Amino acid sequence: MNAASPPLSVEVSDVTVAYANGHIALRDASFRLGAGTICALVGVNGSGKSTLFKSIMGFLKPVRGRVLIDGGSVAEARKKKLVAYVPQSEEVDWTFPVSVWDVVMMGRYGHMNFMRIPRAEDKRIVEECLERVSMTAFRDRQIGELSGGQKKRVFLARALAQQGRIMMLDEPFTGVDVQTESAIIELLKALRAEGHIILVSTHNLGSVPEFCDQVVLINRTVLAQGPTEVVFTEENLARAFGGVLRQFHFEHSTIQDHDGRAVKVWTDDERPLVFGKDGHLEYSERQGREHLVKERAKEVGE
Ligand SMILES: Nc1ncnc2c1ncn2[C@@H]1O[C@H](COP(=O)(O)OP(=O)(O)OP(=O)(O)O)[C@@H](O)[C@H]1O
Repeated sequence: MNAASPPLSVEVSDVTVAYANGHIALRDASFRLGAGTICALVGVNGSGKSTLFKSIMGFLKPVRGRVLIDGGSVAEARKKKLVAYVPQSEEVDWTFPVSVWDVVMMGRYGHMNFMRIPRAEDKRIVEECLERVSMTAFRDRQIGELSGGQKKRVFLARALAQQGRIMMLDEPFTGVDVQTESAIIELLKALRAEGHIILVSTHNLGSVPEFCDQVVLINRTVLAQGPTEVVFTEENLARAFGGVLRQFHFEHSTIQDHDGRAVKVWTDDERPLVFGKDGHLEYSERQGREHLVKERAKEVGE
């Protein structure tokens, strides 16, 4: 942690959030995060992840319970520019005619006076943030003319430019390639080392243990929360996903041969690819798989 910075905390206490149509998206949610943490927010579609983000940002006001940031209110934290938010891509109007540079400069608005004239310091920070997400070469490009992964990087740079020490990222890995995912993960790890608190919602369950030290499992309330190794168990994931996850159990794996453990793969991906021994796709669509299973059953005389 940066020795000059005081410790940070985010405390969500018994938070219940209802939308205008009366739908209760989140009930009695509680957890606490301390400085130097990357916490994964994991749950099925519609489990309340974005709702929780918006409550921590103060965009939605809980009907019960409260969010405390550094022991103070969300409004105070926003005044102090403690919190930065990277929304889901779908929530952004990509037809808005602004350049990559302009988007990242928007992250500096909270630090400027009402005239919003960037100072040399603001320009330096924007340059630095573009560099950190490897998007300097695209600085003059219109945001609508970027690929999905590049858009994610730009919004990450905007959040970095805000210099909030609490960062919330809503599904930063959706639609990005493995290389971009790794680059974002490395960046988040560096921010953790600087003492930031990072809350990241993700469906990439496989990468959670790799970079998240804490997990909050959510399904309209907090089902489990704590260190990744304690929370990320089969039992808890089954509770959170209730049969939605696909599971693969490899009886004869190299690991099993080696030390007696079996390998299980759990995935939240829509359609995992399965390759046969010769390296060709076993099936490319669900009906194909059913056909294959029937053929196999015939072969073994079932
Ligand atoms: N503006 C709204 N008005 C009413 N209900 C809403 C509104 N926004 C979201 N909801 C409902 O609240 C619940 C939680 O939605 P939320 O967007 O927080 O889920 P999520 O976990 O982020 O889902 P996803 O993984 O699909 O992004 C859902 O049932 C959703 O339909």
